[in-house]
Amino acid sequence: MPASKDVNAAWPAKSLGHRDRGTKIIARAIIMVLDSVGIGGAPDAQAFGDEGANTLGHIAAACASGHGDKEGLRKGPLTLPHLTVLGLSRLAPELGDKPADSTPSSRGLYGRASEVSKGKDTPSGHWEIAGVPVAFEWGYFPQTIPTFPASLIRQIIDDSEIPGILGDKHASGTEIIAELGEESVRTGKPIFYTSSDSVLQIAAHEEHFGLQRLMALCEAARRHCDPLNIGRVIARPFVGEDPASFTRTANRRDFSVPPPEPTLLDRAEEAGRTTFGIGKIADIFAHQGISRIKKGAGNMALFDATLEAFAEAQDGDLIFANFIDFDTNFGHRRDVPGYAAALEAFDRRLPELDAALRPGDLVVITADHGCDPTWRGSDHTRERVPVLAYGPDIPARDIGTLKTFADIGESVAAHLGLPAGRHGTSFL
Ligand SMILES: O=P(O)(O)O[C@H]1O[C@H](CO)[C@@H](O)[C@H]1O
Ligand SMILES: [Mn+2]
Ligand SMILES: [Mn+2]
Repeated sequence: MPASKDVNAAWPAKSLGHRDRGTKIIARAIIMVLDSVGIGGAPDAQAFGDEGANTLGHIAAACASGHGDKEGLRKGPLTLPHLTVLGLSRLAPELGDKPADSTPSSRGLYGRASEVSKGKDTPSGHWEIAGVPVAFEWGYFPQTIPTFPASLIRQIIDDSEIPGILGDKHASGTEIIAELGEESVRTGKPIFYTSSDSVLQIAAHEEHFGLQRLMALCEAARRHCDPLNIGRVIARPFVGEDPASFTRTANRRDFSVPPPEPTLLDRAEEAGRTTFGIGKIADIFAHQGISRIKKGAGNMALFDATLEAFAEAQDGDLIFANFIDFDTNFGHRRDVPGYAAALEAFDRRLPELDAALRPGDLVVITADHGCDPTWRGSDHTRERVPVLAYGPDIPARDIGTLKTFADIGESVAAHLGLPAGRHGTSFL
């Protein structure tokens, strides 16, 4: 880890936030979004049909009662020693208060945050974390078959020279490629589907249909979705030759509308800082305010990419990382053992991050919404999210319940010495 020794020597023992780059020393900040790791209790859950949903709590409870076991994968109670010592078990009592095998350098701040944005989708959650809640309503497609307006489909077909579409309904992405993948390959018609999020997803075979062709199709679809206020068009390429072998690839790409106001990332870049987007962060922010992108296929590769960015980051820089597997591979798939194993694998990597921390650094671990694998259906669930904020100079403290995810972005802004934004309040 290339630490800047002169700077370290000058550091006082206390927190170094709120300082002015150029004249004084400021350290780095890293936001890690565990995609969909909600902790229940959203005050407006009922409005979403999600009252009682609790992603982490229900996984912990299932594991404690032997329902999180899977041969060759994992067994027994959910064991997250490093997250526990950072305060997670105080936010999710179902975890129990297990002692840590190895203790991180500090305990840090712990609390929960409610979302004020109207949607329980990924862009809303991430934008609010970055200081910009979504006050407007997204466009959604109805629970009918067909779900997409005929005029929209006609415009996309005219623009992209495809012979037609399949699907045209709400669906789980893995189930719909098993159902319609062969017909899609045979006819050349891509599969269009949606969910309770503001999305138009297009699945097509990476080789038979072609990856570049799918991306061009999604760009056309993006243009035609703009007037309908649809948050994202998502390319869902897959490979394989029959329902049993069809698999989605890491070449997924999200075509998002840009955030409605400058986010924490824009503000950091404007101040001359380097901002690192890890995984799908750049896509979520429509590539705005991102200086460097690092990708990885799966949570472990994303953790590697985060550590790599951390090693490159200078004082005052910001790293924003998304860990997608929790949501895509396990939450939407309603897979409790898989989700539990992914949480345990993430937890095991935290000491590597601790080893890279320098005095003054700030790490925030949080989530963007819930996706309770014990819940009905396959969609996200409206939940509060955990907020664990720690670093070598940050003492343990209960920060209670934050009224908006935007408090996270404002805290990071304050830590990095950036001007305050319009929403949220720093908890530092
Ligand atoms: O079932 P899959 O294709 O994973 O869909 C999920 O992925 C979409 C984007 O994150 C969500 O809207 C959700 O429905
Ligand atoms: Mn998400
Ligand atoms: Mn999702």
